[in-house]
Amino acid sequence: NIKMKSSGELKKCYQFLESTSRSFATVIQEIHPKLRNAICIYYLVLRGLDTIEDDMGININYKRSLLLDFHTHLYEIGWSFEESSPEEKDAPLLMEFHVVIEEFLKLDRAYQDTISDITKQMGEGMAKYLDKRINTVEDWNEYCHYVAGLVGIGLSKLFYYSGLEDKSFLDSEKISNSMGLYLQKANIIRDVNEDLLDDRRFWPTEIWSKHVNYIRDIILSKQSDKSVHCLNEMCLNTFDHVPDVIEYLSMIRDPSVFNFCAIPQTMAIATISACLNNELVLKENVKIRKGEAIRIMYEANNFNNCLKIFVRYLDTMKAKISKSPEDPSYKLLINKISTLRTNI
Ligand SMILES: CC(C)(C)CN1C(=O)[C@@H](CC(=O)N[C@@H](CC(=O)O)C(=O)O)O[C@H](c2cccc3ccccc23)c2cc(Cl)ccc21
Repeated sequence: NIKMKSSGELKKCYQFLESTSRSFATVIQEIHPKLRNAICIYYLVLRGLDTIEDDMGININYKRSLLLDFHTHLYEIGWSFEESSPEEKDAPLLMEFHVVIEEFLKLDRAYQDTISDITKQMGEGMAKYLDKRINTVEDWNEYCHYVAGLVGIGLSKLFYYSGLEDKSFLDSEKISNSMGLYLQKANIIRDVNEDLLDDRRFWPTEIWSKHVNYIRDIILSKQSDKSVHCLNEMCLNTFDHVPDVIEYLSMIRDPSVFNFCAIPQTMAIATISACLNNELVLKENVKIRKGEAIRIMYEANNFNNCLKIFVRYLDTMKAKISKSPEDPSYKLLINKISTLRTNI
């Protein structure tokens, strides 16, 4: 039979995309046809790798080899992984991963090489951190580079190879990396309660040890002011990435690529703003309200509107921290926010 353009496997891939993240799946499906399938497959490959890294039910030595070899399975027609823990949300994706491989092997060679190279490097980084603690802020930046910064570096290559964005994206590793770090750090700050309950530690010792004696104190200690001071210092760290994020967004020419990149970044600053100085973060998963997320998705469709969104949340954060002059990071936060506000 004639291979239909959108084969059964491709439809299956978009169904998996829908089940992994509803709102973001829509944004991916609106990407320019030259890039859409590559980004969809890239997203699913990364989800597959992330599902293995997250699975606490897999023996650590077996997990290490799975992470290191994952990029080779992209070229193994028929390969799937049926040993995920049942509670892993995306276990079904790995059970039918052969569908992703089928479509991966149909992508342009430049897309395939980019996706498999990033997957290889990410697997190596994840394997390294299986038995390494995130002690220093440098470790934190390195870990986030492996799990999120590399994603951005890969995306910049895909954008260039598509012909939709220019060569400058190939020489923009630092700001591409910052795009990933900003998203990942926002997630790590927001998810601290559920991560610690799962015994996952992503907050660097270098920061929390200034405020509490044990990392669990962050969510358990009665002295919530110390935990909030720690939370605020974590938020302060993310501000270093904002200039790179703004610069990266200013370079994008294709409208669908812009939306794909701008929506997660604006969601991230909204998340950080919701977390700053908010002791609820230490007790539950603080999410931005549905209405606010919809407003951001609606507004973040051009560069000037994105700047307005960044300015709005910087002002909100300045107002929030102004109520806590006793916080050790108070001066640094006020100065950092004012500097960013002036330069935007
Ligand atoms: C870890 C992560 C931040 C890289 C995950 N990541 C993202 O967070 C998604 C957004 C997402 O998945 N949102 C989900 C949130 C959720 O599931 O919690 C939603 O439902 O809205 O966006 C990123 C992403 C999008 C656009 C540009 C990027 C540049 C650098 C790095 C990542 C970039 C992403 C792009 C690709 Cl191709 C793959 C993964 C990601």
